[in-house]
Amino acid sequence: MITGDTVAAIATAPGVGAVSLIRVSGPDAISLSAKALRCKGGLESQPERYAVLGKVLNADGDVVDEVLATVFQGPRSFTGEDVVEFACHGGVLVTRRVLERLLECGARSADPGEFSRRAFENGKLDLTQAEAIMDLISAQTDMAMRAAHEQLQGKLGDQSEALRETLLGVVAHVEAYIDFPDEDIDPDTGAAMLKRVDDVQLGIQKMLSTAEQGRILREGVRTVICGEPNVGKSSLLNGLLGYERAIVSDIEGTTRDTVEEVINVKGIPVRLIDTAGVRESTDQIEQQGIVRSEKQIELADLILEVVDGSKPGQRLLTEEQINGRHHLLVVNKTDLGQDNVWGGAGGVQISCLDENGLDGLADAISDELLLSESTWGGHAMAINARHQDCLKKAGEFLSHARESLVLNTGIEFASIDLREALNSIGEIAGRVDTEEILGEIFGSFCIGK
Ligand SMILES: Nc1nc2c(c(=O)[nH]1)N(C=O)[C@@H](CNc1ccc(C(=O)N[C@@H](CCC(=O)O)C(=O)O)cc1)CN2
Ligand SMILES: Nc1nc2c(ncn2[C@@H]2O[C@H](COP(=O)(O)OP(=O)(O)OP(=O)(O)O)[C@@H](O)[C@H]2O)c(=O)[nH]1
Ligand SMILES: [Mg+2]
Repeated sequence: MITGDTVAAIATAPGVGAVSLIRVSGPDAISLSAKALRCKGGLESQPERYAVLGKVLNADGDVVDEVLATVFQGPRSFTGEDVVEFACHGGVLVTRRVLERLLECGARSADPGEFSRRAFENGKLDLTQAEAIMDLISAQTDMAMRAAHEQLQGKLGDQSEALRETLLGVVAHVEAYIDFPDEDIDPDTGAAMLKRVDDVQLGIQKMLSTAEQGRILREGVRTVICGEPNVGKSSLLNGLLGYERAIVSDIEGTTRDTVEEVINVKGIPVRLIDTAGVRESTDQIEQQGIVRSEKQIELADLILEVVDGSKPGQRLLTEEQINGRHHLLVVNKTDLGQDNVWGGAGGVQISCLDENGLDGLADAISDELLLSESTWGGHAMAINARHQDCLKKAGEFLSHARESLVLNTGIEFASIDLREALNSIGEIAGRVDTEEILGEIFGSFCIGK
């Protein structure tokens, strides 16, 4: 699967910052980079993992840029292959010219994610770690960052591998039992076997229970700001964000399309969704906006229902709509005084005009969702949708297998289901290898003596 060619790419965002980084990885990384670089002693005789100052020259010998170059000899590198890094001046054009020169010298432009992919294929990272790199880059809060770090350290991969190993023992036993009925294999079936299956099932369920947390850390708590027109929904979005993101006006029906932005509430990303005010409307575009609002209300993890507290009015949502959902009533415009209607309504009192009560609202959000360091900080592991999928599949296969084992009629069926469960768990870290099962069977049971 290792393609054998040498790839190069710019690793930093174009045009941002004083220095940009170009990485070259593959068997010819050092020799082709040496063609492009002039430095004391030549690149090929540089000690590994030390930066050397040099000049990238084009084919005519003209200077393209002055750079710092670092050689990482494989397998001691990020990808596990020979790697050369060029730190060049940060300009868009300068950086592109250096890359072009490396391509001229024989490198191929790397595909998206190809460095991480190579690291995976060379056993430097498992799949969960490769995914964690992406999570880390896109993390918007400290809590999300911490979870990504834990995953990058290999915690999730290790846990799934531990489950897989326990299961491997069960598979080995069951298959030995089937394949070698005449051998004297200790029929560890019964209680001990089922206990191991149950332990794995428990482990699977435990990991699955972090899926919701994982989704929230990666995507944010979907929090829809809804209400009638003009109550101050867009003002609330802007107030919580701290800048004028959405258009605010005293014209009813200002917001048409939904506007989404993420804020940080006690380390948890909260995705705020400002929506069009809901009312009877004959305006076609406004109607479309209202349909979107209603859809967002259905999809939300948390509903912020905003009302204008200074005027008599009604709630937008019925008790039935709210039932069982995370919901907060937000009474806005308290600077204008409060109408009697809202006297006993409860809710969080705010004024977007005076920026009053916004901290209290953030606290209320965090209380409503039980978002706190103590409930979240403890177990930073948080699986993603792919892991959840693999684990669910594994759990189902395992339940089937258990049934067959208990009934003691279908040990062959149990064996098939156990293997499927094993593969599904193996998919998490990206290590599925049937050769290993054979090794386990003949290794631990000493068959063939
Ligand atoms: N300049 C630079 N900075 C970077 C990266 C990079 O590729 N280049 N990284 C890219 O994501 C991250 C660091 N990740 C890295 C992970 C492993 C190795 C590495 O050389 N591993 C070797 C040696 C291990 C050791 O010395 O302990 C190995 O695993 O064998 C390098 C970078 C963030 N900063
Ligand atoms: N006095 C006062 N005015 C406010 C407050 N919050 C918002 N407003 C005003 O109320 C009007 C409507 O505000 P928006 O934020 O656009 O209301 P909206 O709910 O997004 O309205 P639509 O998008 O039309 O549904 C604007 O003139 C705001 O300046 C507040 O706390 N006090
Ligand atoms: Mg609005």
